[in-house]
Amino acid sequence: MALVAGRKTFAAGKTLLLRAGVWLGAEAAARGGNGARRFVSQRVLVESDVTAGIATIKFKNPPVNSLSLEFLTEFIICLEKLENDKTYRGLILTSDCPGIFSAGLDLREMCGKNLAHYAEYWRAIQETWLKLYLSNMVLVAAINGASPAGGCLMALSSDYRVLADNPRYRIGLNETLLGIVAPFWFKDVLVNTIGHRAAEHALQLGLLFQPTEALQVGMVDQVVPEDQVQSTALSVMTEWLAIPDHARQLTKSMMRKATADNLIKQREADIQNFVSFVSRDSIQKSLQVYLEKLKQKKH
Ligand SMILES: CCCCCCCCCCC/C=C/C(=O)SCCNC(=O)CCNC(=O)[C@H](O)C(C)(C)COP(=O)(O)OP(=O)(O)OC[C@H]1O[C@@H](n2cnc3c(N)ncnc32)[C@H](O)[C@@H]1OP(=O)(O)O
Repeated sequence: MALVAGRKTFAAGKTLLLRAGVWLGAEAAARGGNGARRFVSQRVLVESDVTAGIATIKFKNPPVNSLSLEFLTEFIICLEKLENDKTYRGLILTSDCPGIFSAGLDLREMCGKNLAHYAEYWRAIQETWLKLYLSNMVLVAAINGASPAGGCLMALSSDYRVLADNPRYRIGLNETLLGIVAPFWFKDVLVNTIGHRAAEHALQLGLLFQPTEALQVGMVDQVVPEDQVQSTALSVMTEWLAIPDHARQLTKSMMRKATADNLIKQREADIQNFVSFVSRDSIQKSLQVYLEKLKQKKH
C-alpha cells in the first residue's frame, strides 16, 4: 500500500493538498482469482468485480460519513481511478457505516476556519459533485442509511437510487433547518429529479423524507427491505449495463450538461459566494448552535 502526501490538480488550475496517509495505489488491491478486487483506502473502500465491470464504493468515514476534506480527497481520487480504468462501466455508491449513508457536509469544515480553508473545502465539494454528476459510468446509489443535505446530493447525482425501507433513514435537502441555503446547483439537481413545485416545497421547509414519502415524491426510484438494498442495486446495474455505453453516455450527457455547465461557468463566483456566506457571524453562530444540538442529543 502506498501512503503518500502529494498534490492533486483540480480544475481551474487549482490544487488540493493531499493529506498524508491518503491511499493512492490500486496496486494495494487484494486480487482474488474470481475477478474480484478490493482497494483499501482509509475512508473509502472500493470493491470491484472486474468480470462484470462493476465497482462498489463504500463510504467509511465514521461515525456519520460526513464529507470532510480528507474524505472528499480520497473519494475524488478513487472516482478518477475508476473513471479512467475502462474495466469499469458501473459504480454502486453505498455506506460502510451502519444506518448512515452520509450526514452531508462536515460542519466542522464550515465552522471556525479561515477564508482560504472555506474556499478549498467548497472547491472540493464542487469537484466531487461534477465528477459524480458527469460520470460516464452508470451510478447506482444503494442508500443504506440516513442521507441529509450533501448526502442526499450524492444520491441525487447517481442515475438510480435504491433506498432501504427503514423510517429512520430520512433523505432530503434540509439546509434551511440549519439556517443555511442550498446552493443553486443543489437546487437544480433536486428540480431535475422531483420537479419544480415539489423541490420548492422541499427546499423551503428543509424536508427530510421517510422512505415511502421519498418514493412518492420521486426522490428515490425504489424502496426495498434493508437486506435487499445491495442485491437490488446490483440487478438494476445489470439492467442498465445492457444498454450500449456510447448511446447511454451521450444521452446522460445530453440530459445533464446544461446543469453542470451552469456551475462550471461560475465556479469561482460560487466559491466566493460560499466563503462570504459561511463566514458571516450570524451563519457561524447558526452552525455552531446546530452542532451543539447534535452533540447534546445524546445526553
Ligand atoms: C445567498 C446564497 C449563498 C449560498 C452559499 C452556500 C451556503 C452554504 C451551503 C451549504 C450546503 C450544506 C450542505 C450540508 O450537507 S450541511 C450538513 C447537513 N447535515 C445534517 O444536517 C445532518 C446532521 N446529522 C444528523 O442529523 C445525525 O447526526 C445523523 C442522522 C446523520 C446520524 O444520527 P446519529 O444519532 O446516528 O449520530 P449523532 O447525531 O449522534 O452524530 C454522531 C457524531 O457525528 C457528529 N455529526 C453529525 N453530523 C455531522 C456533520 N454533518 N458534520 C460534522 N459532524 C457531524 C455529531 O455531532 C456527533 O458528534 P459527537 O460524537 O462529537 O457528539
